[in-house]
Amino acid sequence: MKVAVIGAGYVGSVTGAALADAGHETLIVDIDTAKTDLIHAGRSPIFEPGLEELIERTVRKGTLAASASFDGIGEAEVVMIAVGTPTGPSGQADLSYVKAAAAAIGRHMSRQSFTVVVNKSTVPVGTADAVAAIIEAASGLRENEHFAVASNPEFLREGYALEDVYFPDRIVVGASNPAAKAALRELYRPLLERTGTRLPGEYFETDAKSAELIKYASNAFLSVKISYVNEIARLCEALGANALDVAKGMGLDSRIGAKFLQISSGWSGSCFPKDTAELLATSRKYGSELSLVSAAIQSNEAMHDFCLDKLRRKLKSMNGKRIGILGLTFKPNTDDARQTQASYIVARLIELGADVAVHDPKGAESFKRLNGHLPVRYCSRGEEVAGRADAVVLLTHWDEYHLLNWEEMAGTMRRPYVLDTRNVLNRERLFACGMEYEGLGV
Ligand SMILES: NC(=O)c1ccc[n+]([C@@H]2O[C@H](COP(=O)([O-])OP(=O)(O)OC[C@H]3O[C@@H](n4cnc5c(N)ncnc54)[C@H](O)[C@@H]3O)[C@@H](O)[C@H]2O)c1
Ligand SMILES: O=c1ccn([C@@H]2O[C@H](COP(=O)(O)OP(=O)(O)O[C@H]3O[C@H](CO)[C@@H](O)[C@H](O)[C@H]3O)[C@@H](O)[C@H]2O)c(=O)[nH]1
Repeated sequence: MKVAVIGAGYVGSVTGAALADAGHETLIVDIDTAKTDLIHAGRSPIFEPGLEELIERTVRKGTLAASASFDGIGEAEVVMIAVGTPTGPSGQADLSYVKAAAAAIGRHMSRQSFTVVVNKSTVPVGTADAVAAIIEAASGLRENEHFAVASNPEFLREGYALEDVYFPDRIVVGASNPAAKAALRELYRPLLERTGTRLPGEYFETDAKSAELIKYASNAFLSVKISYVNEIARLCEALGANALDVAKGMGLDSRIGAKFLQISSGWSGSCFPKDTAELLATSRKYGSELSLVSAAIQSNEAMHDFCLDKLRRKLKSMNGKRIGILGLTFKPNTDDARQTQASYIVARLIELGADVAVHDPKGAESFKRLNGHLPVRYCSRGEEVAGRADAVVLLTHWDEYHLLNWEEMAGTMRRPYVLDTRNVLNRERLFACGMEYEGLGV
């Protein structure tokens, strides 16, 4: 099939490359020429394990192309929208990028053949209808006669994006138009055949509104789950119980499941904060407030503060203290530092008078771009954040932090103390290096 993907970000570049790998003739369009130039040269515009190899291979094979122009989308049978939907001023999603993309699609869409436009971006309920109206206005064409709009939310996790796209738990398609349903089945057929996924089962068809809500309801559910286990961790500290054992014991029940019970300084990143805010704002707008989601958001903010309080209790005052931060991204294996907990924690430390040094294997550039106003020292080696520090705080559990020279770090610190907000470091090894160690909930 001929496919166009609008947006070359974390979702668009992965989706485009995977569809090209499945044999579809795929064109990725982005207004950011730096990204399309990289793809054109067989390089990845983002850091995502395995993506650069996939882009290189599919560009060489000739199934993947990229352009900053919408001209090429006229030939596409399926056009996917994968642009950003950040948080707007009221908490609701800012749909300006989606609307601009829809208008551009309308101006360039084929007038001869039927086009299926697919919302892959995370968008509020009703957006498929809004996109159809914009396309009609921009093209003069009629929905269901010349084109149809479907919802096909994306569930990939950064850092595991290729695994999630090749072996998805589910593919959700929201469409009422039979031609749109048929086109999406055909689009996913090669991927499903390759992975052995059978229809219907994991390939779930519903109406567009329900599909749009499945995405938000899923992200909010996972946020609630993490907030809950983080609250249990706080209670464990008060009671003297071991939160790691409590979480493990809970997760052994298959109805609860072990996934998303990892204690942390709070969930963050480019999806959960904006998607919980949007769902909450929508629920309030419709007089059906999701109080659990509201509580999870508040609880998550309290979790960031719980980590800061722990540090303050240890160091008495933060004023004049040197703090080393390990990890600026919201999780390992990504360079994405959007809405990361590190930006809140680092900003608060600076407000409290601390001097902060930071390190991240992949996310320092993205963090600097988004938090350029924060006066922090960027270190190229993880060990450097410990120089004359009163504490080192591990925020992101990059594998390579296990391999740091903790002995050297303990030797250079003013107070050899580590706060491990992911409970991943080997405490015996750190004790042996002369390091005082604290985790969360243990
Ligand atoms: N990042 C994730 O892990 C993830 C996972 C699932 C769903 N989503 C959702 O997918 C959507 C995209 O997220 P992302 O993280 O890939 O965003 P992103 O910011 O990484 O990428 C969006 C891209 O769209 C481009 N763009 C903006 N307006 C455009 C236009 N009019 N025409 C062409 N290109 C345009 C931008 O230049 C940018 O490169 C969001 O709705 C997000 O919630 C994201
Ligand atoms: O047990 C856990 C699991 C996750 N997190 C944190 O939660 C946040 C989100 O993690 P994760 O869900 O792995 O990352 P994302 O890449 O943001 O993926 C989520 O958001 C995407 C965008 O909508 C969806 O597509 C995915 O299905 C959904 O998992 C990160 O800060 C994690 O560190 C925890 O604190 N404890």
